[in-house]
Amino acid sequence: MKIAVNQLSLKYGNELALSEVSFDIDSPKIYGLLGKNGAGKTSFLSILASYREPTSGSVTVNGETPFENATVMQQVAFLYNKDYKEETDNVLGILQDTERYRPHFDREYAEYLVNRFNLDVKKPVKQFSKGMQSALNVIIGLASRAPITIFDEVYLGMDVPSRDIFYKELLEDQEKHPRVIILSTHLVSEMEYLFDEVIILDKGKVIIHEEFDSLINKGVKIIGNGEAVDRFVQSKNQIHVEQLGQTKAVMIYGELSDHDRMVAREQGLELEPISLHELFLHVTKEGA
Ligand SMILES: Nc1ncnc2c1ncn2[C@@H]1O[C@H](COP(=O)(O)OP(=O)(O)OP(=O)(O)O)[C@@H](O)[C@H]1O
Repeated sequence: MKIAVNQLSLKYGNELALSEVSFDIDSPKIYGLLGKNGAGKTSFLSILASYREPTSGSVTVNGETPFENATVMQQVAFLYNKDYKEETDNVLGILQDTERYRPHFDREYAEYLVNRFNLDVKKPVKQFSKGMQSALNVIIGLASRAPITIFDEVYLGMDVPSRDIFYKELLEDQEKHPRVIILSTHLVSEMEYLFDEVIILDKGKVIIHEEFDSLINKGVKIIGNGEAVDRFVQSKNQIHVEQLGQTKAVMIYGELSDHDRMVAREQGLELEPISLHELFLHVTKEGA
């Protein structure tokens, strides 16, 4: 399954939501798609899921353009914070409908998940709470086993135990049936352990696309005497500075060589890892 994004732009009227975005996704992994409100995440995902056409540039799935393309639509499951307030059907009816257009749908697994989330199978879905409706979206997404599965802030309203079930089931099922899973989320700290790769969108552009492990290794906090810290970071990509009296802490983003690490030790500087949450916060802040 190969998703190729090439110089993709999307405008709503005069507003540029995506600006010449290019990247590839070509492995069955879990991708964390991060970005502040309005960064362009849903805009991108709706093009990938055949809902919208780009203004310029392209997205292709195995070489095919998604828009109004039945082959691609069958391969891409897009789960979002759907409103079921008009839905008179119950869970069983909805799962039966889903089974009709999802060739890899696993009925038994869906029923297992319905039990896991403790959903009432007879109640009309419009009477479900927000969190229960979100659990239903999770069930549809996981049990469809689509080669490309997108969860766009699908956890809304789900309580902590339900979100925990979602994450555990996602990891277990991905292990058995690897596919491309894209998780668009604001719960960076809570969900980071799920990500194999991270894509950060900011103001319609991809500012980071890296494997989770290498991304985390690139973010480092340098702490120590102000002057020594300044000397050490002067040629580095600084993303945040904190001054506490004589002590300074500077977050940098970029590879540190063994030589850099040796110099830091000699200067009495402390090197601390930074979390994805911190990294995300500082690379996307205004003026970064
Ligand atoms: N239907 C629309 N009509 C006009 N502008 C839109 C529309 N949908 C999105 N936009 C604009 O496009 C930009 C990107 O929005 P998008 O929904 O893709 O961001 P997002 O990263 O998914 O945000 P959030 O995290 O808040 O869901 C925003 O400036 C938004 O106001």
